[in-house]
Amino acid sequence: MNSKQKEDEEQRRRWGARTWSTLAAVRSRSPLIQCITNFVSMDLVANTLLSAGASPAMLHSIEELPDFTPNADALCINVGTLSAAWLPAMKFAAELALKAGKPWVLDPVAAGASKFRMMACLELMQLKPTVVRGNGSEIIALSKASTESSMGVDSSHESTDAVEAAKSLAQNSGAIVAVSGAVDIVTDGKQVIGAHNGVAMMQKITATGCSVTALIAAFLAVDQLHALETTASALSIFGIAGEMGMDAAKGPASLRTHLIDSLYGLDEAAVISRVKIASL
Ligand SMILES: Nc1ncnc2c1ncn2[C@@H]1O[C@H](COP(=O)(O)OP(=O)(O)O)[C@@H](O)[C@H]1O
Ligand SMILES: Cc1ncsc1CCOP(=O)(O)O
Ligand SMILES: [Mg+2]
Repeated sequence: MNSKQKEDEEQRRRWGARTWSTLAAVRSRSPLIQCITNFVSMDLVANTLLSAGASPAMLHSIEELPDFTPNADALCINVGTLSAAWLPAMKFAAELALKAGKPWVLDPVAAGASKFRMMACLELMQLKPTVVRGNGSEIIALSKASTESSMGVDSSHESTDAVEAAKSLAQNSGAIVAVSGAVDIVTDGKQVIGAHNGVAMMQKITATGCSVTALIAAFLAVDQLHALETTASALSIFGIAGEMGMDAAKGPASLRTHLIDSLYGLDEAAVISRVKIASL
C-alpha cells in the first residue's frame, strides 16, 4: 500500500473502532429515547431502537412531558403525520429537552409539502435541535424555507445534491445536519463527512429514514459531545444492518425483518470490517 492508502486504511479503522464503541455503549447503557413520531413509523422506530440496545418510549401527550422528557436520555421529534393538535407538544418537549441539556433530533419529513408543515419545521428549528436528519429534498426545502416543490415524503434529490443546503442550514441553525441517501452526508457547516454504508432497497421500506433519525438520538444519548462523528456512526451502523439484512432478503418486506435481526446481532468484527466513513 502507498502512504495515501495506508492513511485511508488507518482512518477507516479509527472510524470502525469509534462506531463499535458507541454501539457498545448504547447496548450497555440502554438509553431511554422519547419519540414523538408519526403513526407510520412507530413500530419500526421502536424495534430499531430496541434492536440497537436502546429503550424507546412513544410518548407525546403534553400533560406527561414535564414528568417524562427531562428524564429521557434523548428526544426524537418527527413531523411525518403532523397535525395542529400535536405541534404544541412537539415544541414543549423540545424546550424541556433543551432546558435539561438532553440531545434532541428533528426529522423534517416532507418539510416542503405544505406551508403549515414548513412553518412547524422552522419553529422547531428555532428550538435548537442537536441534529436534523432528512433526505435530500427535505434538507434542500428546509434550507430554503421553500414549499415550491410541494413534495411527498420521498426524495427527488440525491444526498449529494444537498451538500451546500446542508452546510448552510447547519451554519444558520447551529445544528448538525445529516442528509441520507446512497452516501449519507453529515456536516457541522464546515466539515463534511460521508457514510457509505447501506443498500438502495432500504428506501423501499417506509420509515427507514425515521428509524435512522431515532438511532442517531440513541447514539447522541451516549455521546452528545461529538455529535458530528456520532451521527455518522449511527448512519453507518444502520446501513451495515441493511447490507447484512440484504444478504438474506427477497424484497422490502423481508429486508425489513432481516435488517432488524442484523442490527440486533452486529458484532465488533462485522462493524470494524464494514464501516465506510470518510471525510469528504
Ligand atoms: N441508494 C441508497 N443506497 C444505500 N443506502 C440508502 C440509499 N438510499 C437510502 N439509503 C439508506 O436508507 C435509509 C433511509 O434513507 P432515505 O430513504 O434517504 O430517508 P427517508 O426515508 O427519510 O426518505 C438511510 O439509512 C439511508 O442511508
Ligand atoms: C409515508 C409517510 N407518511 C407520513 S410519515 C411517512 C413515513 C415516512 O418515513 P420515512 O421518511 O422514513 O420514509
Ligand atoms: Mg423521511
